[in-house]
Amino acid sequence: MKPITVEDMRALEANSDYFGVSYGELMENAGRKAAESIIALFKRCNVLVVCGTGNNGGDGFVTARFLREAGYGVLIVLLGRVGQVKEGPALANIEIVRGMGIPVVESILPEEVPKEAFDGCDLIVDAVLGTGFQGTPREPARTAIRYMNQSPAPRVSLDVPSGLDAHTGECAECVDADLVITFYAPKKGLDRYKVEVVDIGIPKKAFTHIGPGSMVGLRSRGDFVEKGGGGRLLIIGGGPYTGAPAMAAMAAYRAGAEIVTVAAPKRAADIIASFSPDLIVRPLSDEDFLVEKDVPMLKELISRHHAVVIGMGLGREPETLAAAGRIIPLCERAVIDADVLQTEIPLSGIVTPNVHEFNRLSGETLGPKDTAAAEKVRKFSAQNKVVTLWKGSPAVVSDGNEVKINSTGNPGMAVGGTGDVLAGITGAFYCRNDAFKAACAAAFISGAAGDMAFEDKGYGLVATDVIHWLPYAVKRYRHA
Ligand SMILES: NC(=O)C1=CN([C@@H]2O[C@H](COP(=O)(O)OP(=O)(O)OC[C@H]3O[C@@H](n4cnc5c(N)ncnc54)[C@H](O)[C@@H]3O)[C@@H](O)[C@H]2O)[C@@H](O)CC1
Ligand SMILES: [K+]
Repeated sequence: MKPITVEDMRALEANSDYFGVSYGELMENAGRKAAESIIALFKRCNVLVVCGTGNNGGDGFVTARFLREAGYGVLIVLLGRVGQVKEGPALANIEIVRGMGIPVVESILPEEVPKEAFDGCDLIVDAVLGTGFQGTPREPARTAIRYMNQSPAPRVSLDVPSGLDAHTGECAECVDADLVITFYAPKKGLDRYKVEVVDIGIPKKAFTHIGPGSMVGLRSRGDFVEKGGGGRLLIIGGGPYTGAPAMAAMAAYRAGAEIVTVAAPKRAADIIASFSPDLIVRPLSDEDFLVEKDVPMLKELISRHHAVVIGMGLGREPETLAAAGRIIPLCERAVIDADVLQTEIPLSGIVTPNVHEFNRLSGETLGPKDTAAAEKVRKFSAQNKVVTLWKGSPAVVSDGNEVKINSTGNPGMAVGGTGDVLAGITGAFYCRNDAFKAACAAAFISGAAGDMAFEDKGYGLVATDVIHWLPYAVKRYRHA
């Protein structure tokens, strides 16, 4: 079984919580399953449960509860004070454990770790460090790991042997576990151990639908120190229309892009620049729409940005489409939207068609709520080697292999401009993330902002309201 990354695990847990199986229930399931496995393997005896102050420790408290209820003698060594235990289910569980009368020995300093408890027990449950650990263990965890390894008692580690860095699979000093009971799927580095994988009840929807897990590990402004590190996005749009590229640009900023440049035909550029002082606008030639002679200047601009969004407001003049056809292959990362989603245009990167545009491109006849959409969108993405963000209700994202259905958004968003907003967000995320991740996160956060706008303004919401709510949605879910 292929190991799951720490980030993917965190994403699944965030989705699980969002779709109805809470973090607390996952921990309850993890601890109960671990206790059941232990009970099946070891007859009643005296168990030392060594716990950290994070959620791995929380799993340990739950395991301790079930072992105690099954008649085992249980002592908990907590590497820290009760007041340091992570808020949420871990803290709730240590309170329950104490209420049950299970003794808890608090150790902050290495010399406070009671060696005799390690040497005198029949079984050790290691719940010190899990997937939240990185690097090398600090005290008192280090001493506890040594004592566990020096003890004659068998060692059962929860999720990973403490000290194993599940991000890298490396281990400088870690518990020499006789058995690892790992949750949902094996983590990196467990191939050296005897492992039992237990199910913790993550609901099916956490896999099939896009939830806040899409925001886990998303890289954007705030993750980089250097100027422009948060993402430089170029928007090529405007001509017959001016609002659409401006909206995409503002949305990109609000989603976390650091620098957004709008390149538009001269007349449109002047109008776009007047919308907001936040916008950087680069005028193209004097023509009223994008033309082929704009390509050299755009080529230079493209080379100075991480990603490009092209399409909104460009119109469908044959010369514009011919220029777009030359521009797209110059982009390493393109989000192709709106007017340029035409069969003669070479597709790459991410395409963001609405239902009508998708049908035009693919020859399909999907309706906006079509249940066949997932498979059709997957097939189209595989054939064209693109990531497709299909703007039906619900939205569907596929890279030709995986397909995910979005869980946010509302009928109030069926208003002009929300597509431009979504394309801008997608571009912002694409600057620093892979195409599928960017498209999933964009679909989710655009819908989440739209849901906040809908709560505020109901069917009176307009696309700029979605932009207004974007930073709040990003803030709420970014570290989901
Ligand atoms: N998030 C969830 O919903 C679930 C998490 N689960 C458990 O939670 C674990 C992850 O929990 P957390 O993210 O809270 O992290 P962990 O509990 O794995 O680790 C965090 C703790 O380790 C300490 N720590 C970090 N680096 C250290 C170092 N170098 N030296 C010494 N101590 C260090 C931190 O101070 C913190 O107390 C998983 O491995 C799993 O066991 C399970 O309960 C299932 C559900
Ligand atoms: K552990």
